[in-house]
Amino acid sequence: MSYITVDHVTREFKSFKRPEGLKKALSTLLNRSYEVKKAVEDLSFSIEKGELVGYIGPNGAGKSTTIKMLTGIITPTSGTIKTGGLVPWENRKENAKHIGVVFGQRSQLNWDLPMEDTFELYRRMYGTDKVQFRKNTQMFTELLAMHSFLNKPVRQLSLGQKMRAELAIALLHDPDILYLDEPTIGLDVVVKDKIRRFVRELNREKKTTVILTTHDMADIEEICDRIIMIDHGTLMLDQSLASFKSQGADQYYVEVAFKNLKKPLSFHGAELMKEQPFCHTYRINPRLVSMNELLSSISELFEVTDITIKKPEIDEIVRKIYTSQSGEQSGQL
Ligand SMILES: Nc1ncnc2c1ncn2[C@@H]1O[C@H](COP(=O)(O)OP(=O)(O)OP(=O)(O)O)[C@@H](O)[C@H]1O
Repeated sequence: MSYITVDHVTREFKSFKRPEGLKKALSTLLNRSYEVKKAVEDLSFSIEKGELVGYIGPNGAGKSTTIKMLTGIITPTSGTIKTGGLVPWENRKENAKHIGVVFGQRSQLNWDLPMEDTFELYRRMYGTDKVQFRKNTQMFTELLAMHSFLNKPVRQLSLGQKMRAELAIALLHDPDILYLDEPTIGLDVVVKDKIRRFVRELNREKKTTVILTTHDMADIEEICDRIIMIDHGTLMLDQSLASFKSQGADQYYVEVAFKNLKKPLSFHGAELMKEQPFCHTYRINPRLVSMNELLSSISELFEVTDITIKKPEIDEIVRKIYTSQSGEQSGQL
């Protein structure tokens, strides 16, 4: 049996239907009508202990609703969920001991206390063993480079410092599962990198199962081994990061910087995607154009100063899937 199972889960929200126009709005004060929205619909997946899973989807896809059900904050309308053998909303207290949660946009920190006091507060709240607590605070302080701000009140910390502190707090009691919701939002590249490395190290050291929700595909690329994608509350895709990335293997990009050109490349399998002064980017289909053919055409048509060959980024594969589902045009660089 898998460590986390989501089995045919649907979650509906009932919300007040507000008609347009003042007169109609006033009339509904007496006679309210509601509409039912399925935020998650017949969703099933399972996750093994120690997996690093990216849970992605466009805005409004149902990600937060799923995380809220997994953490026991809300209950499904139908279907079942089990995490580590527990039904999260039935065993909320017991479940809380097994999970750590970090919401990038919400804080668990007390703004007047320094971090070291907040650590102690959480130790007492979870009843964490003192030896384990000391080991964890040392390890997290080291890995997240928190020495310099442990004794400052939280209100004086920068966004990046606060986020590192949030992570440490969520993990002090050694949870089996870590839920991360947009953990790197608004952070600079150095702090993002620290956090991503930390999560991987944590998983390696403690086999923590990680479920990460993010719109930043670099988070996915650097933290996760598997991607689950949902849209309109239903499962769209569930595969390893490696096979997800191989979806882009049927094309690559070549960026040609030049001093002069006779005319742009124009043959089947080479599409001009971006035209800048002295730089063109083409999308190449390797089944239609061989590398030899490509390079000889480029050297014939361009006075080249530089050539760069790029594989599609994971962002681009995701964008392609999102836009093909919403019927919009894709493929812009
Ligand atoms: N409490 C609620 N009441 C009514 N509708 C809700 C409620 N919570 C979520 N929804 C609706 O359910 C759908 C899924 O929302 P959810 O927040 O789970 O999406 P999300 O994938 O997390 O989106 P985002 O990436 O924008 O955070 C949306 O259409 C949202 O408006």
